[in-house]
Amino acid sequence: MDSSIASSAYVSAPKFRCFDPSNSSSPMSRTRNFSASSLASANPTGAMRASRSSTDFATEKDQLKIVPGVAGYVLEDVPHLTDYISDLSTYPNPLQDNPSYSVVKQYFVNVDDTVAQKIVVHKSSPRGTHFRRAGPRQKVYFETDDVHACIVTCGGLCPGLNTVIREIICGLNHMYGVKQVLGIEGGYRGFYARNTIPLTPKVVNDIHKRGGTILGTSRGGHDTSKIVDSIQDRGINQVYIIGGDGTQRGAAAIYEEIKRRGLKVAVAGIPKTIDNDIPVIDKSFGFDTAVEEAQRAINAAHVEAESVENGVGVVKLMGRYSGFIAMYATLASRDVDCCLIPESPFYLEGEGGLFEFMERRLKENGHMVIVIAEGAGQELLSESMRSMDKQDASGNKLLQDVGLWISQKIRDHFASKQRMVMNLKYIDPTYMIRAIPSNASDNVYCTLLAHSAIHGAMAGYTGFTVGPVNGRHAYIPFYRVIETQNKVVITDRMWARLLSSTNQPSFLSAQEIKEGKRSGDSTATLLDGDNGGDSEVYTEAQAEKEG
Ligand SMILES: Nc1ncnc2c1ncn2[C@@H]1O[C@H](COP(=O)(O)OP(=O)(O)OP(=O)(O)O)[C@@H](O)[C@H]1O
Ligand SMILES: O=P(O)(O)OC[C@H]1O[C@](O)(CO)[C@@H](O)[C@@H]1O
Ligand SMILES: [Mg+2]
Repeated sequence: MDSSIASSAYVSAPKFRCFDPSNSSSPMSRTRNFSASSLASANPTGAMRASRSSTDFATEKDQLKIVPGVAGYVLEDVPHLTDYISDLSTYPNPLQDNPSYSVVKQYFVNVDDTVAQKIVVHKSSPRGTHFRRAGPRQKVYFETDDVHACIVTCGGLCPGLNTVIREIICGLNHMYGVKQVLGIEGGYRGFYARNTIPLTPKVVNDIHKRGGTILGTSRGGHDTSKIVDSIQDRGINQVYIIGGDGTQRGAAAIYEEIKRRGLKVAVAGIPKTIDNDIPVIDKSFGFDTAVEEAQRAINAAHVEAESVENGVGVVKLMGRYSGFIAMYATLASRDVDCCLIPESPFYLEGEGGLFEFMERRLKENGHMVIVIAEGAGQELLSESMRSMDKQDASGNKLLQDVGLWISQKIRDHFASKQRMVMNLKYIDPTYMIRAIPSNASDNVYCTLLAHSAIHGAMAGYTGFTVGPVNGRHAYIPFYRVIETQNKVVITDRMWARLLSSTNQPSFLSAQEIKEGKRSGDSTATLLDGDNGGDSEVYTEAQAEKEG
């Protein structure tokens, strides 16, 4: 951080309190909209963010709602319908007459409630970025019978998709009395190329016990204008969009177009990805279920490997750009000798390489298990195989099968060493771990996500993604979840724990270790993760949890 910015970050900003437009009695001053250009003057912290990715904000064509407070407090607020529609009526939240909620001491979120993004602080550190806390507001901007909601699921499957769908429908019905909810079939293109299906609590009663999505999903087909035309023509005024990083980018574009047209339509994003590659939120729903399911594949590989001479079990798990599933499945299993992820380059031959490690480990134990994320080693594949450079319908790079490649490379290596027999078993459960229903804890998580999204939309918020930030659900502006991807930080304590549990090589070349020592970033440092990673979101939040 630039020292001049750092010092000015402590400048006491004018006392702003959050304005909660859903509580019209709120005496708070209205939040001021800042364009990216004025951000620098509004608050130094915001200036840093703007300067770091001003192009993103500029292309956002949106005003950022940055509300500075005292001691470096910054609220990165989400849009609200009243930002661009004046004289909107408000209505008492029907929850106050709901017998199930009447027992709750204070069932409405306080107008000042915000959630801190950083919770590891020092006595003089700036309070930093905060997000508006999710939950029911005293006033809502939709009358029950006026709500025409729709739900769409996009991108790859993930355990819990049906649970989120179910809980949006049941939550709208049971908490707000909303009866008109449409399912959009087949992802974004379903808005303009497929029929819709009416959804009721009866129709969705037991879908949470099934994997996949009853609405179907797809990649590609995002046509902002056609989608918003469909929303407008059908009189839809609440859109719940469940999907990963690509979907949330699509949701941001839909929100922008709705705002441009001045439509009273709340757009709520619910983040979904088996890869856990969405930043800011603690983790994606379905991730724990996927890690649990991956244990079965790893266990099978371990049983096969330890039952034969010099057995090697290879398991390929999902993780296109982020290796979280492979990392957590490895840490949970304790039977894995080597975990390879996209974030940590490795090499096969020579000193410190994978083959040298395998020969040593097989001599020591007589068997070993390797877990590899499907996105790992792609650069090595490209060197040895004609790289495809093909993309899927959404523009995501299509991966070459690293599991088959590395299995063949290992077989070839040991075949060249006549004196050492090796028996390799390859297991590829990739799609199995995402097509299953969510487990108990993910089912509860999906319920909270759905309820947070409903409360936000009913209170007139829009253009937001919902999710837990340090364990508390918050409304996060789209630009924060689409500006980067959540990745494993291999200089973090969690990765160091993995290295120390598998005792695998760091795969840093001698030169890199030497340079690391010179820059004080040595293997020893890597192992205890003292130098911390640069992904402030994941490192801070995750390191916090580890203590
Ligand atoms: N930059 C973008 N702008 C608009 N729409 C997008 C963008 N990127 C992706 N989409 C659309 O979002 C939908 C889902 O995107 P994608 O296939 O990348 O999956 P995802 O949402 O990232 O989920 P996952 O990563 O879990 O598979 C697709 O219909 C795609 O057309
Ligand atoms: O669903 P598809 O198109 O086969 O894509 C598979 C990809 O989707 C994901 O499951 C989620 O992005 C990745 O882990 C995986 O690489
Ligand atoms: Mg994605």
